[in-house]
Amino acid sequence: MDLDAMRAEEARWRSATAAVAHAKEVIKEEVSSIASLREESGSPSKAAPRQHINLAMPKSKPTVMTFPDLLVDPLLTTPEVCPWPSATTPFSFLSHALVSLSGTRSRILILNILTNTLRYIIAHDPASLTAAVYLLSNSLGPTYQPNTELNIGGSVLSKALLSTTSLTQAKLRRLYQKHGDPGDVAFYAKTSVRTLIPPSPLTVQGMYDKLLAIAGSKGQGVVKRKEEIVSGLLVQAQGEEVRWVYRILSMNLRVGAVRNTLLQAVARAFALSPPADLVQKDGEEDYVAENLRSQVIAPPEGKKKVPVDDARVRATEILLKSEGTVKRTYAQHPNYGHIINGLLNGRLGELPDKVPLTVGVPLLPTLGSPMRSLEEIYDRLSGLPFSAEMKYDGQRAQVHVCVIDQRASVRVFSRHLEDMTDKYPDILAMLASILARDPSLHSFILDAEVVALDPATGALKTFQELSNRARKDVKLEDVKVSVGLFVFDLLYLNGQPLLSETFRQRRATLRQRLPPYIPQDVRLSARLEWAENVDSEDGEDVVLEFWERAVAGKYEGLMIKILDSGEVIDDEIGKKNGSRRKPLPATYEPDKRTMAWLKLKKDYVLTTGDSLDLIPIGAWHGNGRKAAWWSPILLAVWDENEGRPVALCKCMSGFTDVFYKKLNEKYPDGSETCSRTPLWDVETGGYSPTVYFNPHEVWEVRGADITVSPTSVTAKGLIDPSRGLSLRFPRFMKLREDKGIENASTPEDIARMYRTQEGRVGGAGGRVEPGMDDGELVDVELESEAVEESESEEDPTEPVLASG
Ligand SMILES: Nc1ncnc2c1ncn2[C@@H]1O[C@H](COP(=O)(O)OP(=O)(O)OP(=O)(O)O)[C@@H](O)[C@H]1O
Repeated sequence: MDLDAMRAEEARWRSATAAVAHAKEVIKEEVSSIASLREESGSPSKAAPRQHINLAMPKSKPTVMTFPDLLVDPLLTTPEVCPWPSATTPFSFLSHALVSLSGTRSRILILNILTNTLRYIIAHDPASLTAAVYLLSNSLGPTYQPNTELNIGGSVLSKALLSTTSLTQAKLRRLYQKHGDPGDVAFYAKTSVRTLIPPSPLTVQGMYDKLLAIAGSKGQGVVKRKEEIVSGLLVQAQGEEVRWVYRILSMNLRVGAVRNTLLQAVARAFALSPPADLVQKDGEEDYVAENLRSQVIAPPEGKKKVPVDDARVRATEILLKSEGTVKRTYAQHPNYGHIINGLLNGRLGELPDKVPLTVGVPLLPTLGSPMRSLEEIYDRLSGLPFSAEMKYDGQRAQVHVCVIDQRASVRVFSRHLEDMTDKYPDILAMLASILARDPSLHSFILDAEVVALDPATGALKTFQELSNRARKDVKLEDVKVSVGLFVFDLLYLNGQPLLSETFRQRRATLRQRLPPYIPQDVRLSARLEWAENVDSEDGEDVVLEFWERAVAGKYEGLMIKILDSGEVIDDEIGKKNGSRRKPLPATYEPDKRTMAWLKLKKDYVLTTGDSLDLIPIGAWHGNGRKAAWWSPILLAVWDENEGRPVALCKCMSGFTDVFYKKLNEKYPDGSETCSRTPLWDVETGGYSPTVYFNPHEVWEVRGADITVSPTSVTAKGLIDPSRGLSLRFPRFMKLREDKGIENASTPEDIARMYRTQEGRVGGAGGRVEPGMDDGELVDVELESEAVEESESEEDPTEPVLASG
């Protein structure tokens, strides 16, 4: 060994010795601290209790962090005076929050835990708040931003685990067999590892930054790089942290922190724990101020329970108002980072102005309510002026355009807010021509449908044609499927948001400022047209002929939109006695399925069933010819309250062989997308599939009718107190690439369909009407192969009940 090598060896030895000494110190402190906690709690023989925060707790830095109980009512806690271990939030705090979340399904407790968690971070380390929110939401950033997908396969995770634990493949396999859940496997794998030199503690921000680094890794050697980062994280993570690090890496958090709850928690956290400098006198109405909270905390003498007194009512009012503000802001600007920045740097009430509708940030779209007949539409709109528009059968596109220094920046976003600008160079070419035609256009946001067109005649083509178009990095000269942009709304123009204007006003501006554009050659530039429409000013029946054209043409049906704000009959009771009316705004309502937009699809009227958007969550092995494939498939709705998919029905109809093969590739048995144990948070009710799928896609499905079912628990309690609803004769129509699982149909949708159907069949109790069997459903050609017809029968194992 030469001198340098000896010195290096000595230095390594010294630092290892120092680390061991340090570790001993820490353990000593830990032991004495636990002992003193036991003494304080008066129970020396028991384990240290969880440390509840009380208002009198001194502000000091403890050597050992015992994390607070996060389940308590946020009105009764004051995280600001809690001791905190370091300037940067340790990941162990987040994993403590995740453990608490995973221990409950109660929405109230989940909201409490999230609110409290965020409050501690606001109070002690606001710089880590955005990272914490993204980690809790199990995402890295808004979908429209690039590099927010981890894209790490199971093999990278397994390799990293093997390299950090020195387990053998066989041992790892045995752990998988025993525990199933990857997080649990990682946890138990890591328990066997002893480290002499303690690694630097993992922080919330550190974890998030590493995930961003993984998502941003591209090019040669990317797998190796990702593996190294994952290994690094696994080395840093200690104890319980390992489980959550691994679950986050496998994008499988399962803790019920769904978007709405998280937004509620963000709102409540800031209303209860505003950044210190923001609560000035004039801003107090936005916050649950200290004096109000102490009134809640200190119940009147002699009473044990906290009474529902004025202070609590007032505090709740403030919390609800703040939730409304944050949700409204998110709907028009869905970016947690921007919202948190706005809340840290301005009053809560000012948030919508601080984080406004912005060109380049897609807003959540307005959605339409399904109707079954023109009569129902006339009933609903009760004489209000409306416009009937063709419902184009293409892909929704939100087009953002901004010109700065004579350079146009354009983004085209999908319904699911993904950036699909690369897919449509012909739309970019068209916009360039439009901007050249009218230099007074500086910025605008359009809501529109992209539809495939015949390049020679401009005639509409079907959705299937559009889906043949390449997805990414399409070059203008390679465009094979020509398109038109059929614009139906203008949301922003030259620096001014138009959301609060009525549809009549927005449409007038659209037509005045953006006339149609028909290029010479639709292969080199898309065309722009306004959605074709007829108006009814006084409820007169002008729609029938238009509807017949929609039926005959390549449209999906009609969209009926009220032109001016007004009042409509509220519900079934109102329909009967004509008295229940409620206001209906004609403003653009981001993220709402509004009654101001009614959709009438051909399918609803011409066939027996509504179409539903369902999530495949499991499957059984096929029989006979299908023995090598998954069939039937278990489909689920998205239950917003539970924050997870809930099984609705088995589907075995409408699939082609090509589709089955692809399904096998997408969901290979024993992989990170398909497992024999329920690794993903799904409610299967009475169904017991052979395998569970990682719920991540949405299928459009049509069925005959909705029945009360003893097997399904979807919408249990909404129609029948003890039984759920199921869909009979489900038939696969197409993949909804534009929808994420949280956009799937909900239990409320199913219950609504059931009620509508009950009205239609005169209370026939969900039984199939004569002649309304699968045979009447319209076929969709998939991958130019005929759809299999033989399996349209109902699953024989599925009992059908008449409604009770
Ligand atoms: N003229 C139009 N006005 C509004 N939306 C239209 C129009 N033409 C086509 N569409 C499409 O129809 C959809 C309206 O239905 P809805 O708002 O319920 O969205 P959805 O859940 O995607 O519905 P669907 O499954 O019926 O496409 C829009 O998302 C849009 O893609």
